[in-house]
Amino acid sequence: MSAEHTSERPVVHARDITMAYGDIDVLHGVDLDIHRGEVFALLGPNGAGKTTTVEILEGFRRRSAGEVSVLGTDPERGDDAWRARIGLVLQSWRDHGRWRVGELLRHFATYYPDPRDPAELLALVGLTDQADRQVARLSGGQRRRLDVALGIVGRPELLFLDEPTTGFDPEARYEFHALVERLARDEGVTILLTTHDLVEAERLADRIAMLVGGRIRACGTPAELARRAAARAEVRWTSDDGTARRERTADPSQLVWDLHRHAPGPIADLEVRRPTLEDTYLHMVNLAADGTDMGPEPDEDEDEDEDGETRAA
Ligand SMILES: Nc1ncnc2c1ncn2[C@@H]1O[C@H](COP(=O)(O)OP(=O)(O)OP(=O)(O)O)[C@@H](O)[C@H]1O
Repeated sequence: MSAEHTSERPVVHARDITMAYGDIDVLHGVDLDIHRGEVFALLGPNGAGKTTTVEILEGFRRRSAGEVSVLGTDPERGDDAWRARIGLVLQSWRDHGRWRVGELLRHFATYYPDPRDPAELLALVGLTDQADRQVARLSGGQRRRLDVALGIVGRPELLFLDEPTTGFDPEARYEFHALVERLARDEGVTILLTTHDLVEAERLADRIAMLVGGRIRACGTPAELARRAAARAEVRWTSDDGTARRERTADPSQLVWDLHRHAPGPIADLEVRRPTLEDTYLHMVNLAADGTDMGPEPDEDEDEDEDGETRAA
C-alpha cells in the first residue's frame, strides 16, 4: 500500500446520512467511521437500510443529505481511479454466464493497474479445477467464490462484501473467513461486510454496527455489544429434586458461589451462558419493533454528540 493511502483519516467517514425514497424516509442520520485494515460489519433486519447505506458509500446511490468521504473522495464524485481502489462483492450476479471462469478473471484483471495473478487467485478461492468451466455451469457456492475473486482481483484498498457467504458450504465458508482475515491483517484491506449471519460477524468483524429502522442503534466490538442490551448471563443447573433451573443474573460468579455454599454436593448440569451478540441483536430489533426509541447506546469507543447520538467512530 502506498504512503499516500496510509494517513490516519478514516477510509469511510459519514456524518448524518439521510435518505428518502420518494416521501419515505429510510435513513435517519447515519454516522460511520471505518479505519484502515478494519473489518466492519453492518447488521440489521430486512429493510433496515443496509443496502441503501452501502450503495451510498459505493457511489451507486445519491443520498438525500449528509456528508460522506470514502478513500478521501465523495462517492458521488468518484472517478475511475477512485473506483479502481474499491472492490465489490454484490448480492446480484452479473450476467457473464457464457464466459469461462479463468477467462473472465483474466479479462477483469486487465481493468486494474496492479491486478492479482488470475491463476493464484483461482487457487486462493478454490476454483482452480473450474478454470475452464463456463460460469453458467458453476454451482451457487462456486459462483459466489468467483464473485469474491472478481471483487479482489484489482487489489482493492476497500472491499464491500454484501452477504458474501450465502450458499457456501461449511468448508468454503471457513476458507473464505480465513481469506478475509488475511486480506485485512496482511494487506491492510478495509472491509465492510453486510451479513445476516451473526456467527460470521462475530468471527470476522473488529467492530459491528447494528442498523435498525434506518438508525445505528449500537456500535462496538463483538464483545462490547454482547455485554450490552441489559443482557445478563444465564445460569442453568438441575436442583436436588431433579428440576431443571435457570436464572438470569448480572453476577453469575456470585450466583454459582451461592449455589455451591448451599448445596450438599456437586451441582448437577451447572452451566453459565454468557450474553451473546444474538441476545443484543434481538434486543435492539425488538425495542425498535415495540416503538421504543431508546436511541443508540454509547460506549467507551464512541463519541457522544451534544444530542446524545452515538457515532460509529
Ligand atoms: N429503489 C427503492 N425505491 C423505494 N424504496 C426502496 C428502494 N430500495 C429500498 N427501498 C426501501 O428502503 C428500505 C431499506 O431497504 P434496504 O434494501 O436498504 O434494506 P436492507 O437493510 O439492505 O434489507 P435486506 O436485509 O432485506 O437486504 C426498505 O423499506 C425498502 O423497501
